[in-house]
Amino acid sequence: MLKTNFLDVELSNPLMNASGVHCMTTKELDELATSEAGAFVTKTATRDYREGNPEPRYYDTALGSINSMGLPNNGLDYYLDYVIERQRAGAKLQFLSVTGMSYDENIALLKKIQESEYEGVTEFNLSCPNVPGKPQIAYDFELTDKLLAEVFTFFTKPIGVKLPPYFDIAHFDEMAKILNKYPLTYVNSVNSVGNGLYIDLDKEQVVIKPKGGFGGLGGEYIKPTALANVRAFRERLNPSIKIIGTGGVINGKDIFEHILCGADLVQVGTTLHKEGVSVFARLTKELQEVMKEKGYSSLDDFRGKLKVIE
Ligand SMILES: O=C1NC(=O)NC(C(=O)O)N1
Repeated sequence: MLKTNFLDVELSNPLMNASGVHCMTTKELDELATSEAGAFVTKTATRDYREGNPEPRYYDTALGSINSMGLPNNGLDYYLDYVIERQRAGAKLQFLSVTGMSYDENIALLKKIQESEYEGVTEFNLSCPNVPGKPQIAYDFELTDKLLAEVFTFFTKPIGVKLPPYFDIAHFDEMAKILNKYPLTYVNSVNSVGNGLYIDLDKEQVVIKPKGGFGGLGGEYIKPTALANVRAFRERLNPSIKIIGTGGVINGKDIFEHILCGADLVQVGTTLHKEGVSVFARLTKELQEVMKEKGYSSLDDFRGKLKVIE
């Protein structure tokens, strides 16, 4: 009922974690790999190990979460070794998330992956909002175009881009025009809604330490933005470019809505952080219930079929 085909690999369902949540260590990744999730993605890896921002840097709220992690990770080799080892053991579809701290590091990381025996998918994170002094790459259209042009002079393996949310139709148009030039496997919309501010009223204080309390928002706050980005890119991108929908998934209905907007896979971040990997069993059950109520027997029956008011 929830079977999904991605890069000719059949997944039991369209769900996976959002990069950054429950995917920092091999222990967490093993828990994802043995959970109900259809697939998993690693924490965004940079070339070298990163401590990340000072704590507290993550905070769950009633309606979602705010984070300014600052790309803490164990370095590319740690995650590359993990996915290659699982690939040798027969793993079919894996997602490795990467980003560089500079233009040259981005190129060097992807060259290393290209030259490695890893055959899985690379998620190129162009949207971390939390490294002080580092703007989100995908808000710079010219830089994104230049970077992708160079990447595709040597990168031939499956690759997708993780995008920040856009809020202007002209930006959807401009970004889609750039993305359609490249043989991307997919676009993942959205990363956290950058630089929000959450206040502890009793203490009259912010709740995370980095950047004076500014951090990326996840959870219920961002579902309408996430759905709009999934829909906008589905309407504009070549059908050959798949869409992964991320943002605001609390229950099965939210997943249904992401797929109705055109998502091929759906990632869960904040709710996974709050609930643990058992969330995938709950969400798959709830999605099946929604589909049954509406008389659908497969995801293809309704994917991308959001109606407008004529
Ligand atoms: O791309 C990212 N998005 C986030 O919301 N947080 C992390 C981070 O800060 O590492 N990275």
